[in-house]
Amino acid sequence: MSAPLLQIDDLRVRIPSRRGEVKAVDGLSFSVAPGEVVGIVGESGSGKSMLALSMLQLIPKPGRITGGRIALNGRDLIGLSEAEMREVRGNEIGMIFQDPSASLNPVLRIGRQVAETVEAHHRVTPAQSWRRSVEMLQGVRIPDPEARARDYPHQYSGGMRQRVVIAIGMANAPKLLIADEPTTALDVTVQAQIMGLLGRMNKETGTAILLISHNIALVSRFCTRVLVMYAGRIVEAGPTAQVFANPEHPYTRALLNAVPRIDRRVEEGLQTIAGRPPDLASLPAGCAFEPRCPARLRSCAEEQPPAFPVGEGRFARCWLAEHSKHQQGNSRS
Ligand SMILES: Nc1ncnc2c1ncn2[C@@H]1O[C@H](COP(=O)(O)OP(=O)(O)OP(=O)(O)O)[C@@H](O)[C@H]1O
Repeated sequence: MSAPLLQIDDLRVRIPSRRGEVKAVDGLSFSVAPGEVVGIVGESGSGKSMLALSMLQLIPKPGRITGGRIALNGRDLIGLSEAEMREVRGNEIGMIFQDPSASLNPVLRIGRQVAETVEAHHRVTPAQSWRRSVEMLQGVRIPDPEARARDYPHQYSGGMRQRVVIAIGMANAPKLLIADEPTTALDVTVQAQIMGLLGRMNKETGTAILLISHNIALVSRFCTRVLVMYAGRIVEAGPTAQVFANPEHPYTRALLNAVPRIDRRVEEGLQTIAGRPPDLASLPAGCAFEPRCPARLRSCAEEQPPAFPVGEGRFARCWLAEHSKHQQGNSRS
């Protein structure tokens, strides 16, 4: 296997609060290979956004990274100066967030906003950056890009604005694109177009994509590998098709059962996972899912489960997985 593009080890993010210190990310490790498309799923509050923001060193104060390593192409981003991080953001790592309107400047022409991203990282003339901008707008399928580059954000639809955000995110051909709920604010048809566009960009440019979403169907269509997050940790990981077809962690199963199904009657409403989400300011000593887990053992409340391998490229942090058939020959890690 090629050297990882992104390697995160034992990352910890803490947010001081009146209730105590919130462990938003709690000893999390994973890697992304060049060109890979990885999904991160989990309920609201599981720490997905804090993880994304920590990679860009944009965690809102008083939150902060208290430990671990975030290596991009072997270089640890933790501890880089703000000037060095500005060079990483938008150049080595592109980003797309949920609300396109919040990412765009309302009083600046669309074309200028794309051009500025190019200018921030390259010595180019205004004519060159404008040309690149029009080229990027064409790439994200903005019709008549030459003319539309002169428009302001309010003259674009929501879907078109998100295409512009993608053009900005991809303008410098980053090696990694972090997309945090990139289609949540859009209607279903536009969602599909945007995901199609991201998929095409991944194939054409080889940019790896980290897609953060609570939308299981989207992740299952788009990502080859999935990381399931609960209480600031990855509780299950592996090839998407296998994890979703045959989940090993009871939380992954609960998450899949909570997916709304077209054939369910509207009155039944959205299924949610029984029990309360964990309080990240006072996590239990054992498995954080234990209080809600339908399959818990007595020991689950006592000790946090390590990551048990449960097949090729898969693991689950669950004591039940300790006895999985894949464990034969493996001792506790
Ligand atoms: N300023 C803050 N003070 C205290 N706790 C916070 C603060 N900001 C976030 N948190 C907590 O940090 C945890 C992680 O939040 P995060 O936004 O990363 O979750 P998420 O999985 O992205 O959720 P969503 O899908 O709703 O965006 C949450 O439990 C949240 O309550």
